[in-house]
Amino acid sequence: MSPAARLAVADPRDRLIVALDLPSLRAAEDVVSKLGDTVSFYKIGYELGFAGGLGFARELIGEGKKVFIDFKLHDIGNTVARGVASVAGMGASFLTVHAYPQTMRAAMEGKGASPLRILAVTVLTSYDEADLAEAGYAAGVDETVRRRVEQARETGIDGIVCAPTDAAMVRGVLGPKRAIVTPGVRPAGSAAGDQKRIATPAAAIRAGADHLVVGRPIIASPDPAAAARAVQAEIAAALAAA
Ligand SMILES: O=c1ccn([C@@H]2O[C@H](COP(=O)(O)O)[C@@H](O)[C@H]2O)c(=O)[nH]1
Repeated sequence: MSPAARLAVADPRDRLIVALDLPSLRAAEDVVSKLGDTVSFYKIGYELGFAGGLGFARELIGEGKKVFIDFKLHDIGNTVARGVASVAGMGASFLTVHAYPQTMRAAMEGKGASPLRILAVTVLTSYDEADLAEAGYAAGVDETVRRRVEQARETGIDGIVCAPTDAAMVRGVLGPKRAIVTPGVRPAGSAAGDQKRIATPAAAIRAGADHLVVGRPIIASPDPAAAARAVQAEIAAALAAA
């Protein structure tokens, strides 16, 4: 299967998801206001989520934006299923869980008939071989990602979060109908920070990613809207060439 096989996305802006990793509602409102209509999809994780960000997520949804809740759930099945049901009730579009079979099954049960899509996180993009070994895993990154995607596929999961460097392999295992979402995306010349398995927006798209998550290269830019437009232009060019 060609790695370029990917889901149709009605609004091309939805290919870019901006991570609102910011310490306060005021900071998030400022970035969202600077991004305006350029960005249609936002990700809310621990930092903003624990600083009032869930109410802000509801506001964004009310204004017609899409929201990805990135809390990477992992708990006993009952707790995961009930937590997922609450997120489904918010009207969020994406929610992450860790790619453990029991957790993924519980999440898929918890979302019920809602349009919320459950994404399974395989191996964090800040991990390399040494980090996995330090955490006690005998298998390396490729083998661990592959195994988790196989298990995720068996649970009927809606999509996968993986590094852009894993996306072609993941697409081959997952098939064309489920979403691949890649953080660890860095426009040429931008700092990697703590990310270890990274690629440019064009390379991520060529590898088969459907949605790209970009945080610091946009939210820390002096002109976030220009930075977002540059990523969107790179995505569009890569899609046109695929
Ligand atoms: O494997 C993963 C899973 C999630 N993330 C999240 O994506 C963004 C990336 O932000 P950058 O500033 O562009 O590095 C961040 O919110 C992470 O929590 C990830 O990076 N890797």
